[in-house]
Amino acid sequence: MWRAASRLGAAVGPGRQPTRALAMSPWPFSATPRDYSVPNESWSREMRRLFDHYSCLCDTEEQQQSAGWCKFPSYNRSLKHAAGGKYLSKMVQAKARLFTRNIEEPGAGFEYAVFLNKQEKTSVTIFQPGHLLEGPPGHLHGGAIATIIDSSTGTLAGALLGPSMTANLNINYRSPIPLGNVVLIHCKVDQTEGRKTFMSCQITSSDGDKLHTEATGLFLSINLGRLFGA
Ligand SMILES: CCCCCCCCCC(=O)SCCNC(=O)CCNC(=O)[C@H](O)C(C)(C)COP(=O)(O)OP(=O)(O)OC[C@H]1O[C@@H](n2cnc3c(N)ncnc32)[C@H](O)[C@@H]1OP(=O)(O)O
Repeated sequence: MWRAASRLGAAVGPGRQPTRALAMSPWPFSATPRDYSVPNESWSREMRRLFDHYSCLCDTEEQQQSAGWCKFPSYNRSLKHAAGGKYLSKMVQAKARLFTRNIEEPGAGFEYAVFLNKQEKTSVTIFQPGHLLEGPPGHLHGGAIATIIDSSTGTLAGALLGPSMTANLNINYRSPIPLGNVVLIHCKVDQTEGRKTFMSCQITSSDGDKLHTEATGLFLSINLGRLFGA
């Protein structure tokens, strides 16, 4: 027992408190929400390759400073991005879930991760659409495409502007997206005028050769109080 504790690096022995062991034991309740945008068993090799590729761009402090990329975590409620959000989310509509994160089965719904480049005001979402998102046989539903576009542009807008809402979204569906195929969603800020931010977005195949969808959107920064009736 004593030896086992020693191996763990604990300062224990007769008359001594296992201080290191106590310091190491994790508090059972974490204030950090679960990040859903990390690899799971449903991710294809291509999805993992792209995740590794973009993660490498934001791996180190130096690279972040030079390249400006970072992975934006994805929780199951947007509220959890606020300070103390994990606790707030138990008080405000406790059963509510982010639309893109409400399918529990890995790989069945929206599998995605968003990488942001705040300096360049751009983002890339890597997205693997699951079988519960079907529209035309074997292909992604247009509403699901709108959803992932809204979430991707909305994440970039939120990261740059703070609280904001989609005022307008225009989508041109150019070619269908097969379920399970990994696609890239490139978003950028075109223009900012006061509270208005105009964005554009393209969905392509993961090798960039095929254009699936093009979209533009308008986001307006808002006072969060308005959402809560202030
Ligand atoms: C971090 C977690 C990641 C999660 C990402 C998820 C992102 C999801 C984002 C969403 O889906 S948000 C939900 C869908 N959006 C809504 O439900 C928004 C509903 N609409 C509103 O609440 C209000 O209309 C809105 C906040 C968008 C604007 O109301 P305001 O009272 O703040 O603005 P106002 O109507 O005074 O307009 C301000 C300016 O914007 C212009 N504008 C407003 N709506 C517009 C519109 N639809 N098209 C073009 N311009 C528009 C308006 O003309 C005006 O221009 P000017 O200043 O030049 O006069």
